[in-house]
Amino acid sequence: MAIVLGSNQYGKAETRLVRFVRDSPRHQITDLNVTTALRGDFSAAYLDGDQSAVLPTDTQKNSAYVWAKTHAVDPIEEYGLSLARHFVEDVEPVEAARIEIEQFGWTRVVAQDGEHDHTWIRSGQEVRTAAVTVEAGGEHVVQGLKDLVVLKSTGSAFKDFLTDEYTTLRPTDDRVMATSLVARWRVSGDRLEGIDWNAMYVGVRAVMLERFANLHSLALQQTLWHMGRAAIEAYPQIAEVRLKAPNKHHFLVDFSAFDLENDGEVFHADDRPYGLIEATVERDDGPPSGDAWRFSAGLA
Ligand SMILES: O=c1[nH]c(=O)c2[nH]c(=O)[nH]c2[nH]1
Repeated sequence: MAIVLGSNQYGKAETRLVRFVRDSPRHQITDLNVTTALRGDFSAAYLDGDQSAVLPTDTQKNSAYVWAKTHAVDPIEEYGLSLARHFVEDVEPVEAARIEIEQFGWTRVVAQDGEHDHTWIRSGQEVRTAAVTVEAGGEHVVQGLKDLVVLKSTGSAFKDFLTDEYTTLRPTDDRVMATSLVARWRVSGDRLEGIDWNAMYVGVRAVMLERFANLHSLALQQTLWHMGRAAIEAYPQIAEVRLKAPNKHHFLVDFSAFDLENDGEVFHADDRPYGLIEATVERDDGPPSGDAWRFSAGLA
């Protein structure tokens, strides 16, 4: 029996980086949480404590800051690709690099004379995400969002399900459906260039929300399938979509003790336990995923 070092990577997790563009009185803000991870043969550091191939995580953090000064940070996918290519192309022992980014939204304060030039309000809780992998086999961008809380007050049923002696759930033709969506979609290629990432983000988000709203849902499972499908139909560059949807249950309050009807008007919003519905929707002719889904600390 031998004990061997298995898969490993190392980097700087969650560098909080806020970039302003101040070349006119109307400033721009990009608010990011950036995680870097380097992959390659770093076994000497683990096995012998030999740091000669180890570019410090502190240097990785500095590189993230310098790239934010010298390169555009918007769109985040281009920033991530550029930083990842730098690590792979310029730092000898690095065979692959992973950059994970969360982007927090800000909207301008509106005063009497319109949108303010340099004051914003944090917008919602939805977070845009990107996970960039540059490796020998090619490049991958997993674009996505998380914490997108959506709810519909009708247009959702759950009935005709399998039952056994432990089933107490009552079938329903009309229920509240709500979730806090995590959606990630993968684009892969030899070198990812010429893609309008901001347009893709806005477009995928829009088609998914349209499906959530307008599909008469027989289950959250069915809704996820249609959301994933719609994204790939709209953007053929997308090889696969991974969706994760906690079912944020809304239970109808029982008013029978008070001789009152409850026609889908008053609910108890429960936070746990919750059903967790997950799905991957993919093209059957898409490029392979390589290490696109090998997460680091930032987005796990
Ligand atoms: O959309 C749903 N899918 C399920 O699998 C499920 N199970 C459950 O109890 N409620 C629901 N709702």
